[in-house]
Amino acid sequence: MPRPHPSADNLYQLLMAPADAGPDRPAVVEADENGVLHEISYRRLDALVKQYAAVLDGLGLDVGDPVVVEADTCAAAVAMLLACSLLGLPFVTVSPHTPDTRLATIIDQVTPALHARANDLPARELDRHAEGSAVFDLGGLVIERAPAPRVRRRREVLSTDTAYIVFTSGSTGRPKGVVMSHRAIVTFLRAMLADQLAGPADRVASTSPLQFDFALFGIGVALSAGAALVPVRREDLGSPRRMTAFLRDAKATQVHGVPSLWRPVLRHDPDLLLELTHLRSVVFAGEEFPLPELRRLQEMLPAVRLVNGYGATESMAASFTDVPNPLPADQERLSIGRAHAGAEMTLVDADGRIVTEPGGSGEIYLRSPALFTGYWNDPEATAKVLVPDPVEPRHGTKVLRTGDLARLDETGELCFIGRADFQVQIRGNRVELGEIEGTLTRLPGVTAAAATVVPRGGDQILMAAVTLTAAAAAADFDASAALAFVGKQLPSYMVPRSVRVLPELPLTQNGKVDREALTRRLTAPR
Ligand SMILES: Nc1ncnc2c1ncn2[C@@H]1O[C@H](COS(=O)(=O)NC(=O)C[C@H](N)c2cccc(Br)c2)[C@@H](O)[C@H]1O
Repeated sequence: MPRPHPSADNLYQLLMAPADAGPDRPAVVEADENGVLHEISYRRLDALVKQYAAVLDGLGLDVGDPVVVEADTCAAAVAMLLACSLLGLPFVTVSPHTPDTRLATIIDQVTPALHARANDLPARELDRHAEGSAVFDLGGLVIERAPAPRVRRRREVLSTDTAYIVFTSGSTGRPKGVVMSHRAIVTFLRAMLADQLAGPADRVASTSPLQFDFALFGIGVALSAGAALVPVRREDLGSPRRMTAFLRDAKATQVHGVPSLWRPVLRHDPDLLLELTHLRSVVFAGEEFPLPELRRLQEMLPAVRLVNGYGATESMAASFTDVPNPLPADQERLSIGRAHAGAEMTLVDADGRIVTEPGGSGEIYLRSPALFTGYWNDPEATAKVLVPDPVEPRHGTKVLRTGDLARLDETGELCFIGRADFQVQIRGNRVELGEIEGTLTRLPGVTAAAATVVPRGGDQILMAAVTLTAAAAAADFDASAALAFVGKQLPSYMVPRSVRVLPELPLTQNGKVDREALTRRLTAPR
């Protein structure tokens, strides 16, 4: 089977390089089914990668043949991803909780050569499946059904070959496969090393499902730095006590997660956070962290660096900005700063002009060597986001059109405004849902808010939901007073028709606020 040239950018080579310097250092710290912690060294992980690669090699697959990897983040799953990388087999990650329908769509789109699943997962009854199937665990990789050997057309794994394909949530219709090359992801992770996001002494806790590139980010940042990856089991995430106990016992120094990760412990038992004496930094990403909750987190973890990670799967990420400590009382939006080392964000206004004046706002275009190759088998969708450089299109250099809006502040840093498609028109006025949510979270007792538009009799009407602190939830929430408060801060067309208290906001598989589910919830008969 073809291999990468030692000088070629390859995810396996980058992540296993620390095995030479510190073979006995922990690469992965994970809990077994009884919750007992085990440390898997770089040496042992690399041996497992080679063992898996030998079995995959025997199948006669060709560079570029996709492999679906179904697992939660764990040492064996990481070994599977790296074995695929070593052989030039693009991995397509799905989590055990990915619905059958979505997995079937992914299989239809990429026609994978193999579907490898963690051995504690049942085989799914799908009406179409990958050509081959296999199960893997720390003992090895076992082929259940071998794919037909191919005539190999490739000789070597190149940096331009696909490392992985991550499917977006497809919030706007069919899920799209984001194709990332080895060169893109290795370039990005080298920028993380340059920005020293993690170091060899770190123990990086990862909490996102494997189908979300936030999980791949944790794997990449930890292993490329020679640090230890500490996957948090899904069943530990729902309970504040189990999550904090695991993070404490694993001596996690850095925790990656979406803002909703922290909601349960902040709401039910914030004092548990005081036990995280090894914690040095928290990286959050995926959506805006509601400021009341972020302030609470900062109060409980005053010595911990809180990093606002902004970016899209099409470049893995774009910027990492420290949250001011303490967060000024009058600050309403978080800065998303400047792009990471080796990348640059440019704002383009509605007329296509480059925004250079502080206070100006526009759509974020990301210039980076770490951009994705394109959407799998979808040149039209690709052409919409990989566009000619708005500063000087004649070069033909492509930049990523993010669909996000931001404002340029006095220091040249960007302040996130919201998604362009969250801009809605209410009675002909442009409404920024994020602005309504930001205003609602300033109400006493409100911990998070989400606004949405629902069609009503040919018009679009605004509706909102809020979650409250336990104390505020015990009292009666005065919705009309809340709307009056918003009416004092925002123009009348931005005041929601109703605001509803929910015990929690509905979340997507990746832990973000699920706006479609929220709209259904708010429009369902009471
Ligand atoms: N910090 C923010 N404030 C506000 N809005 C954010 C933030 N981070 C995102 N978003 C939004 O999410 C969109 C993108 O979604 S995505 O493609 O699923 N990718 C993601 O969410 C995760 C992203 N790949 C990622 C992965 C690892 C590390 C980092 Br650091 C970032 C962006 O275009 C933004 O609209």
